[in-house]
Amino acid sequence: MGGSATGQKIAFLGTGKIGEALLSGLLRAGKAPGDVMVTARRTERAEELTARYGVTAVSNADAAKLADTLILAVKPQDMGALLEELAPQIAADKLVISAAAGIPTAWFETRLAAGTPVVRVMPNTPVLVDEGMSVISGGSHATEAHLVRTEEIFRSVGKALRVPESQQDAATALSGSGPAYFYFLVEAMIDAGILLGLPRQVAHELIVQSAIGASIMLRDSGEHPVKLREAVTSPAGTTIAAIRELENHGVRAALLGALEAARDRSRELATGGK
Ligand SMILES: NC(=O)C1=CN([C@@H]2O[C@H](COP(=O)(O)OP(=O)(O)OC[C@H]3O[C@@H](n4cnc5c(N)ncnc54)[C@H](O)[C@@H]3O)[C@@H](O)[C@H]2O)C=CC1
Ligand SMILES: O=C(O)[C@@H]1CCC=N1
Repeated sequence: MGGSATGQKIAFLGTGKIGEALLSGLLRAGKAPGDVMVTARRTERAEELTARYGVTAVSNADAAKLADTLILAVKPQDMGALLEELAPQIAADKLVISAAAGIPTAWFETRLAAGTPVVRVMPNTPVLVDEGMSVISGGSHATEAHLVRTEEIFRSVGKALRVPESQQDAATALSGSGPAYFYFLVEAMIDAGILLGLPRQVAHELIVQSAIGASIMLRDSGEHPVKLREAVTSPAGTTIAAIRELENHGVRAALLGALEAARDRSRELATGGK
């Protein structure tokens, strides 16, 4: 587990939504708060994180100096400024992990001291409940040991999978952004319940539990989703009436287009651009 990462000191540079989710997961997994540092732009945010988790708030420069592993979790658009401030202070024996969408390891390598190991990771917010999906690719100076160290961190909050870096933009579209699509569907289905006259709380419970049941079946049954859907779809029944509407409205095509757009946006962020 990440918690056992043998007293290694980890710093989060940028502790927003994903940084805090990862931080809380690492602590749940047993990492000592004394081995975790955070940086924040605002003092109030630093104080909030210190009070909530017992971790140490430091400057970016001190994080670079004191931590063995630096997890960069600022927006891609802020990464240029962070690296400009920090790169000269990161010694080449540090492990730099970027959680930013789009930005390739080579982008970091050209800004950091020669030989600095960089690992690119795309996690997702279910790390908050130890069900994260993190996709990992090593840069040109990342060794097997660096990848294992990264896996230890991210496996403590869910699954981790190594992929070639050329697949990172697609992975970002699928699992990085993925939870948002499910929330969007759930939100729309709860609205449908309201349309059908159900109280919101009842609609919420019915849909959320159906989502949980369906997800666990997907994970544990080993069946293809088509098979699972067929088992719900009775001849001349209710489900096929709904599926016809989904097909009529091009929902499948919309999903293909949506994930392609997310992949393309990840590519656009490659230079930390707007
Ligand atoms: N939110 C998500 O589900 C996921 C986000 N990511 C990536 O994680 C990164 C952060 O995303 P979010 O957490 O959603 O954004 P966010 O805006 O919640 O967090 C970014 C944090 O970085 C801080 N920050 C910016 N510049 C800083 C600096 N120079 N020094 C210290 N702190 C600084 C901001 O104040 C903010 O708290 C992005 O690169 C995104 O692509 C990756 C996977 C999933
Ligand atoms: O929306 C974004 O850009 C980030 C990356 C993946 C999930 N959230």
